[in-house]
Amino acid sequence: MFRGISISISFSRAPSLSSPLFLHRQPSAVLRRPPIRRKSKPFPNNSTQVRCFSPTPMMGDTWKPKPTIPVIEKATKPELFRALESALGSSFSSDPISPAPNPLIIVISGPSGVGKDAVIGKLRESRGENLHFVVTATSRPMRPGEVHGKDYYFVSKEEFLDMKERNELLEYALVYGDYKGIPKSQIREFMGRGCDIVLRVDIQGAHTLRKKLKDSAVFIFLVAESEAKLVERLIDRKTESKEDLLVRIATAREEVRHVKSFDYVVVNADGKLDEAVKLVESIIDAEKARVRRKCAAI
Ligand SMILES: Nc1ncnc2c1ncn2[C@@H]1O[C@H](COP(=O)(O)OP(=O)(O)OP(=O)(O)O)[C@@H](O)[C@H]1O
Repeated sequence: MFRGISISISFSRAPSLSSPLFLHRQPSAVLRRPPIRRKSKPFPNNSTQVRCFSPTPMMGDTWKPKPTIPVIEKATKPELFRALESALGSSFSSDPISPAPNPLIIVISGPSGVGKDAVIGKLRESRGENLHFVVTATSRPMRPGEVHGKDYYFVSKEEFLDMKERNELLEYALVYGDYKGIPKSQIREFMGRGCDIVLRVDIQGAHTLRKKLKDSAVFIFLVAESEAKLVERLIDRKTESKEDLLVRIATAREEVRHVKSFDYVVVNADGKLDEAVKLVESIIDAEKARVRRKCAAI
């Protein structure tokens, strides 16, 4: 008797279709329900079978006739919709089944010359305002074509060290004799607006960020298809002195060994920038669709 009662109660509170329990609860309840033995007043149609499939309450005196579902071919969509609601005992919710994903922090790193700026530039074009590229502060001189506040915040060494003292940087490093650092304020501001955040850091920076952010950010490592292609790219860029070139290439050799600390590796092959960008976009989309979502606090 008690088993019968508990089953009928769970039926009377019919889950909405959006409930993940819906598909599992109903059939198992139907299968497990014991035969009903009643001493008095049988149901109007005298059929325990029908009552098993009815979502209306089984206890009490308020027997309601079972709602009928119209013939699909003859009913309009709204008619069917309402009949299904009535049969299940609750209206269908238009609330999103899955809440909006949290803003994501995407850390993009890789050896010098691999194409970090090129990939991020395209990503910004395609994602628009939904993605904020955190402009790094740097004490290195501006290269031809670079814009202050867009590519970097170009500051003096003294200004940079002041920012560091005031704890305004999420991460900073001395790279090839110049300071580079990520201002915290920008991340907080844009995450607050619901934007995904892209951080562009060297391997040293990625290592520090991994320690700070752990698994709350996505770490992507960009590589060229080969060492030779990376060297060609750096030569073609014509922005480094021969001494600088040597240091960057020697460092790149060492850096590719750190790929294991990243979540994803993306090959930015010669002439295939768009493919690399597409893969990065897929990674972002997949990460945002995860059931156990990342939630970074800065
Ligand atoms: N897929 C690609 N095919 C050909 N050239 C590319 C590709 N990706 C980037 N480049 C070119 O390679 C050069 C290096 O790219 P970029 O400056 O973006 O590298 P980076 O990783 O940001 O370097 P750094 O860390 O030294 O600033 C640039 O001249 C860029 O236009």
